Amino acid sequence: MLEMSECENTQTDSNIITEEFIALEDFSATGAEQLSFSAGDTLLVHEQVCADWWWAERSGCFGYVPSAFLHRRVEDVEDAWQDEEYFSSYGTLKLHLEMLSDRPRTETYRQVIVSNCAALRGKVVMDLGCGTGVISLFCGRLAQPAAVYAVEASSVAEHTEKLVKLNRCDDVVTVFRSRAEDLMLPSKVDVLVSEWMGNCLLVDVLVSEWMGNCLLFEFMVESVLRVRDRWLKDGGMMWPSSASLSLVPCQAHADYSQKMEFWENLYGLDFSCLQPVAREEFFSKPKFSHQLDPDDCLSSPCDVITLDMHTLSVSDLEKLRGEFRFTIERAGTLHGFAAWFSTFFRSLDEGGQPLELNTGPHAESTHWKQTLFMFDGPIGVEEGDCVGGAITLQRNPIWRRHMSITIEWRMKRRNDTTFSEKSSKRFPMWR
Ligand SMILES: N=C(N)NC/C=C/[C@H]1O[C@@H](n2cnc3c(N)ncnc32)[C@H](O)[C@@H]1O
Repeated sequence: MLEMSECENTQTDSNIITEEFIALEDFSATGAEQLSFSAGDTLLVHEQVCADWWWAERSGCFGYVPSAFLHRRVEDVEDAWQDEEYFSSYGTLKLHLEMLSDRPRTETYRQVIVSNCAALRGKVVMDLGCGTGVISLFCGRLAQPAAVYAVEASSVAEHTEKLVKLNRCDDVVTVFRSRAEDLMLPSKVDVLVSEWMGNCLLVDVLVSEWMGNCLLFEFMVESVLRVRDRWLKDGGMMWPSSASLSLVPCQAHADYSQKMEFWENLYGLDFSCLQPVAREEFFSKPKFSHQLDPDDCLSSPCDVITLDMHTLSVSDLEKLRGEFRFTIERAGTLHGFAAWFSTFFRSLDEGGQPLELNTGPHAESTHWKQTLFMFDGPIGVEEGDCVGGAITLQRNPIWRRHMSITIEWRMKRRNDTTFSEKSSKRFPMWR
């Protein structure tokens, strides 16, 4: 990043304005003339002194701020939710086929309905983001609810109508083609069931054919919470009832070898000057759908973030942080961390057993697999070493389906008494 001194020699770039910007990320000032701020803060920019540094004000304090951390106010950004391309991606069968083909995922929801079928009798259920309506059909065929509201915003809802009739559920299941947040319903519901989870719990990554195979991100959980607050009866049940993000320090020799070591000796030639480029291109963002081999786990995993879906608020989603402390259980190479999620479904019956969908490396593989966060360089570790730190999921204040994940860690060798300096790496998803 440009230093202040270089900036002052380029007065010609100066541009006097008075415009509000939103901070995308936290910034800590490294000099008295700089102004610190947090993600989501509104800054009043008075002068774009040069391309990289602007003179700004926040709550009466003035200072230089890095322009890269700022974005025009959200109302200037058309369609911060990118709903059109998002819902269009669900208008075709491709993504529904992928989700329905995921047996552990779909079978878990079927089991939830079966094991609660007695308690569901006479209840009103909403299936939020029902897609082809498979969960609603489970309710209609395997239990006797009073009514099921199958809510789906994309054009796949036309097919859902037919599937409900074909499976003789149209006396119980009603399909609403609408964004769930915009719904007007005849009554509140006893149960709000939804399958909203993503690769890193909150954000699902989907390849949008509609957008020419570019990556799109979901952030469906906000819709689930808003609909809960408006339509779930007091004491009603959320399925999933809770969700947790798990993390484990891991090896990834294949990825490191194929993406980094690969350049060292290519047909007798030295391509190693490309390694910094490869690091930026392949290791600066999370690797989704990574199949983590259980033998590559260097420690027992731990739940770093747990969400109680009955009490979680939308504002909680802006920034979620979880701490961790791993003891390395076997010598190896620490290439980074792997993450996945589990969801839990409380029983409607008092004292009934909860059901769990675990997408970790020790469970049956799902379409999400795991997510790999690669460090810039591998770290040799021994049994008894300790890795402590924190993971932060920071939502993008502008692009509401995007977030960044920052992992901070320190090492303590088994014979040392103190931890190393803190290392930190931010993985944007996507802006
Ligand atoms: N990624 C995972 N796990 N599940 C994706 C599940 C996504 C399905 O839910 C629908 N959906 C998402 N958000 C809403 C909403 N606010 N209102 C109505 N329907 C919605 C999408 O169109 C997909 O069909």
